[in-house]
Amino acid sequence: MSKLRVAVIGARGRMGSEAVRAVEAADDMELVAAVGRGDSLDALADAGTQVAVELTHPDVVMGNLAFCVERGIHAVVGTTGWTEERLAELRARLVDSPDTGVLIAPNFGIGAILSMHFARQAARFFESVEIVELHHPNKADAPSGTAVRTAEVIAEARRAAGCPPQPDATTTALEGARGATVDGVPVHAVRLRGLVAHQEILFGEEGEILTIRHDAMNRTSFMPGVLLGIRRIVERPGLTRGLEHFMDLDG
Ligand SMILES: NC(=O)C1=CN([C@@H]2O[C@H](COP(=O)(O)OP(=O)(O)OC[C@H]3O[C@@H](n4cnc5c(N)ncnc54)[C@H](O)[C@@H]3O)[C@@H](O)[C@H]2O)C=CC1
Ligand SMILES: O=C(O)C1=N[C@H](C(=O)O)C[C@H](O)C1
Repeated sequence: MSKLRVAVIGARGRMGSEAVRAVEAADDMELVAAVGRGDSLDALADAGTQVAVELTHPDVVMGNLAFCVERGIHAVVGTTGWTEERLAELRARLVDSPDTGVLIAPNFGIGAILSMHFARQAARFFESVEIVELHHPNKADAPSGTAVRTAEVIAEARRAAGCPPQPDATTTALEGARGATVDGVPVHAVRLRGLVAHQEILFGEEGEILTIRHDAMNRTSFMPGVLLGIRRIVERPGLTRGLEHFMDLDG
């Protein structure tokens, strides 16, 4: 069987360099291009890339994906900064390239995906919910893409169950003290030397608290998810949001 021809964009970064190693070590893949800032993306097309792994920065991800989608190169995207407007723009691009697949994965960690799945299940049973995400201080964005997606998933589940907005009697606070609000869910971002990527989802009800916590201790932990995304995106045209679509979570 021929090997999947994979390129990494952002190949010299923290995640990109791990992805380069993971692809090189995978028996069913061949790393055909590894591009960094300042390199031309033409290297991807010249090398006959089938799947590009995009791990760069929210400011450049849209341009990189436009290049890939126009050329029918599937993409597995870990880069954050996704908004409804950006997703709509990408969907519109994919209409003109109907055989191409793009996976947007807010988090490649299997445990992180499970924690979001559990949060979706728990959401309707608790009056209060808040998210605390904790990351290394070199992270470009806040809040994390995972925290934003987790808040959205929780809010969707609560709306579907007819839950009212959670009460918050605060009438006076120093700006920022209650964090940012994503879809009605307060999100707090900690940036601390020594951390990698961590998240706590706190659910509260009278007399009991449920905490769902995930810790990524290193970036190698994201690589099984990256490889799964590469293997599966070639057979899934269009936009896929979340690696959970390639996992049997209820099996
Ligand atoms: N989905 C997930 O599981 C994960 C996602 N991330 C996200 O991935 C992104 C990258 O994170 P890190 O690797 O920690 O950042 P980083 O800053 O270590 O790496 C980004 C790399 O992209 C390069 N770059 C910038 N512009 C470029 C361009 N136009 N073309 C090619 N390369 C370019 C930079 O020079 C740098 O080497 C962030 O958005 C981060 O939040 C990070 C960890 C896990
Ligand atoms: O920048 C990071 O490090 C991470 N980014 C992603 C995010 O913003 O959610 C995934 C993970 O949290 C690590």
